[in-house]
Amino acid sequence: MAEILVLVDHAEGVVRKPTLELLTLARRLGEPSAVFLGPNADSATEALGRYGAHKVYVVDAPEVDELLVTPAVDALTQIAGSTGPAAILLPSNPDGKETGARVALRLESGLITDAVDVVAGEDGPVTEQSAFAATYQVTAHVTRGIAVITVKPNAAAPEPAPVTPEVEKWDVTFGPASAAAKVLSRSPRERGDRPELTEADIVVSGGRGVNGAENFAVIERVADTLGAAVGASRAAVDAGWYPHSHQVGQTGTQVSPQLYLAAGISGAIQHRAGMQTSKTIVAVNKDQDAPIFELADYGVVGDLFQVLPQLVEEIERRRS
Ligand SMILES: Cc1cc2nc3c(=O)[nH]c(=O)nc-3n(C[C@H](O)[C@H](O)[C@H](O)COP(=O)(O)OP(=O)(O)OC[C@H]3O[C@@H](n4cnc5c(N)ncnc54)[C@H](O)[C@@H]3O)c2cc1C
Repeated sequence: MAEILVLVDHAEGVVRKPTLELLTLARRLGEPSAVFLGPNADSATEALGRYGAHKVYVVDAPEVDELLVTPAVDALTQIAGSTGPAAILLPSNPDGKETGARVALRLESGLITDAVDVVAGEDGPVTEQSAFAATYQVTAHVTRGIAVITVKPNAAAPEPAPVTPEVEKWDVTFGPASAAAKVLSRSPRERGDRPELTEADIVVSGGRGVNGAENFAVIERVADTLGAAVGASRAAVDAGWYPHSHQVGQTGTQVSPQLYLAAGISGAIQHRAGMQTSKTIVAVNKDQDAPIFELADYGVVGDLFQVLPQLVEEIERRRS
């Protein structure tokens, strides 16, 4: 069976959910092999095996922490050059996309970014992408070399398929160009108990209609009831009502959750660019002509300060 390489996204050995999604998708295409960079591979191997990684290639070298994406590029290029996989899957985050682009260039292969689905086709993996504010669905496949594909988080629900992985340590040669920029320090971003915006199954976002920093408590209340991450439009973050790190959109974070709830957001093209691939979109807006309703699967025309508390009340009533 064809080998599919999956670059592991992890934090000190704790495998992030998008990697489990990639392993699930990789099983549709062939036999997944995970590529793990850094220390603590032991703690990750069990999780990777649980989601079907038959092999775990471990690259544990100081360069992995000291340099930017180039160690991942060197590792994937050298492993792929030696094992000849049918495809390489990476997470569609900034590092994943940069790594994928550099790997594709070095392997003289085609690259597809921001896939929201991947299936097996006659001539290799076939991807779906969403373009131009979800007005176009693009079906594509790579016609040259090893298919290098970055996949958006939440493209698939992670499904376990337990195996015991074979662990193979790799000595990667890092070229002089790899060391052109060095990381001097890293400090984790402060975050609360809510899930990461990019990984969350549900995102609840507020816009200018929230009308003040103190009113974002209404959005947070819905988010906490649903176990969701909180997002915001640029208008809301520019007004200083919510941190910039929560901005969803073209110049913010791109999200693709199972459920996206937009409250008091008009649906400008730049906002849509960051959430159009969400599986189900719900909009609450008091203007029935707001463009967000063109994109929404479900829409409530109403004042968010009346609608959202009722939503919370109803969810809690049904749970109890
Ligand atoms: C280069 C560039 C990049 C950009 N990048 C981004 C980006 O990444 N993300 C982003 O979001 N924007 C981005 N923008 C800005 C974008 O064009 C819009 O200005 C912005 O998205 C508007 O935010 P909004 O929908 O919250 O505000 P508005 O467009 O002002 O909409 C507010 C909405 O709230 C509704 N409303 C008001 N009160 C209530 C209430 N009580 N209950 C219910 N509904 C109510 C109104 O009917 C209205 O539809 C970018 C713009 C440019 C030029």
